[in-house]
Amino acid sequence: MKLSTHVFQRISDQGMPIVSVDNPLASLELSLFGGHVLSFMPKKDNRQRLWMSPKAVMDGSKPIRGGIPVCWPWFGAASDGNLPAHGFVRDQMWQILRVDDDQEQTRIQLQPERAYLNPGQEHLDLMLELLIGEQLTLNLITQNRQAHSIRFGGALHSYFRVQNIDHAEIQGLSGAYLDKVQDTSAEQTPSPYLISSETDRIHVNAVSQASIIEGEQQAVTIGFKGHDSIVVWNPWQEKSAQMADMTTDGYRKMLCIEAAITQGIELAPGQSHILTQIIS
Ligand SMILES: O=P(O)(O)OC[C@H]1O[C@H](O)[C@H](O)[C@@H](O)[C@@H]1O
Repeated sequence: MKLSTHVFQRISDQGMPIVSVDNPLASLELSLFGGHVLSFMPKKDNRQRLWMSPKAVMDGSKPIRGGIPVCWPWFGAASDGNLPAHGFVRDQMWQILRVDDDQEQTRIQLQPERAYLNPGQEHLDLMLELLIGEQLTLNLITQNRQAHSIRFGGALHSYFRVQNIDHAEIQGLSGAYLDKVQDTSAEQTPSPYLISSETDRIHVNAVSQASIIEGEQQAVTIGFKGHDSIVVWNPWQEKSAQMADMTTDGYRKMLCIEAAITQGIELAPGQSHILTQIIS
């Protein structure tokens, strides 16, 4: 089904609606399950920026491992242990609100079927806007139309593709981070920043740009806005082997760098907030 000049929607072999964008500047795939970007390739270099696990479950029975999961209205484990980690929009269906193309980019706006802070509470307005051109901009927009303040968190949990994790260096991060592998102890960002073991870090110095460098090549540059932290995650060998949707050596080809709200943001009535990630 054609949604615009450059945008088509199809049903995958596993019954999931997939939206494909192919415009003069880039191609992208989006699963409406999770409002989840699966791939992004700018045409200036035809290099895939995102990593997708070969064992990702794509039938809608669990969140997809790879691409850009949307975590909302919290990041990480829920305070109520009965609720899922990373909130409940990455495993529900989203609907397209609007699609349009212009010379510079294709714009897609979508919303989850249900958005609330906790089951049983009032519905909130959440929208994901994708601007697909030479770079990919994701705007996750939370709007508070309630008469009272709300507090929420979340993340754009991007999995970036690397050639070889041993040679991938993160540039642009600095200052302290909380190490989730070591009881959230506060540590200093290393320089050079290389990954050689299980890594799960909340960088509280919320800089506005970071890059992954591989040799001479800038593998990806990521811009951030509206975040309070940047999360860096690689499960490494042992943890990957325990995860049903990772291959044993999958960790060697990926690195998550996430625009995150880990401390929580308070939104007064009538206010809205935009969490932005720009991938180039
Ligand atoms: O397995 P998931 O629920 O998708 O979470 C994957 C990872 O996400 C984030 O990066 C967290 O900091 C990690 O602690 C978590 O393991």
